[in-house]
Amino acid sequence: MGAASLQPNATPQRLRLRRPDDWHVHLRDGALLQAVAPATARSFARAIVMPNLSPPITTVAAAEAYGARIRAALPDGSRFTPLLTAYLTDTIDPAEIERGHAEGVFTACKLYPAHATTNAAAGVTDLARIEPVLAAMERIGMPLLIHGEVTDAEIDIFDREAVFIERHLAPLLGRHPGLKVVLEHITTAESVAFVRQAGPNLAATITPHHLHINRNAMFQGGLRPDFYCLPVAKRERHRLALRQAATSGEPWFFLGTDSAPHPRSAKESACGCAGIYNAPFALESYAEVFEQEGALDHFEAFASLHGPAFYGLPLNDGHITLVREPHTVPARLHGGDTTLVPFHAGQVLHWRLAEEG
Ligand SMILES: NC(=O)N[C@@H](CC(=O)O)C(=O)O
Ligand SMILES: [Zn+2]
Ligand SMILES: [Zn+2]
Repeated sequence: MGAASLQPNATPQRLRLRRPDDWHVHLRDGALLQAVAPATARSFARAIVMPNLSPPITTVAAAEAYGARIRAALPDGSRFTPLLTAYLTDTIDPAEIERGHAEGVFTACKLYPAHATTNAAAGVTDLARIEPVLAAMERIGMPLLIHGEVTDAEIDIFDREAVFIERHLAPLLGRHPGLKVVLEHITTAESVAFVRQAGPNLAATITPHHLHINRNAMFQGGLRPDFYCLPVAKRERHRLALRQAATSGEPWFFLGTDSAPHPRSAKESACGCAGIYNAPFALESYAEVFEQEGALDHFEAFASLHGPAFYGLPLNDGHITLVREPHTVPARLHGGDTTLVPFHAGQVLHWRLAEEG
């Protein structure tokens, strides 16, 4: 027997996986788009790009123009494909959504409850108002992506996701059993349980940060705006439930970074913006979790297989390689005049994405 028998579960030093996708990302616009698009394009073949620009993406023409700006921000030779989304408002025209889907411009629609998060002021005030759009989406098989938090000021911020499920999501699924729904960036054990008991038309994305931090991170030694995002991180028991779900191999949980860059000046402010910029080391961050959970054998399914299967899109060609090679994440990143603080700033991560291979 060789040395291998002494370490039956020794960590592999290389991981080869089918090229992954990011099923929830904010690429922004203008100078910030230029600064952040290359990071997502480096790791991911495709990404579902959020439409919460100012003004939001509500028309086919606006989405086409945004898609062109994203492609112009990519490094030469990049094969990255942005998958665009429509921002639902109370007055959105169902015909515009259907046309955008038929023309391959809109992959999905995004539901922000009005005022729930960054640039959500134009979001939906009452689901009843978008009933015709939801019926059309159900008919044509177009996924609905949801920021699942109630905005009722009476509800404690740590309970807003769980209350959204009870008050809005469960009834919505009852009214539209054929509608494909993704509950985005889930943060609670209740959401994990709800997704598990729902049918195959409900899935959830899980971010790297919600797998690494609990709510204490925001208050460790002082107020830490870099760990503030929405939905806000919850108690440790929720983080543990999310880690178990992400690494379980169950097909209704898949990768969505919710990388949400804000300039450092907008984070370090008396009223700091919600959002964590994780795109530069997102894959490495997830790999760390799968290794710690002893579930590296489920990583490819979470990162590269479950998302396309749910969306009904082809798997990517080609592969990426992660090598086990500790490195320290930079404390700051600079893109033009913008300074961004990446998730894991100053920390050591143990996996590194190898260049094309
Ligand atoms: N996640 C965040 O904290 N912020 C996102 C919006 C969102 O995904 O809710 C943003 O656009 O900044
Ligand atoms: Zn959101
Ligand atoms: Zn988001």
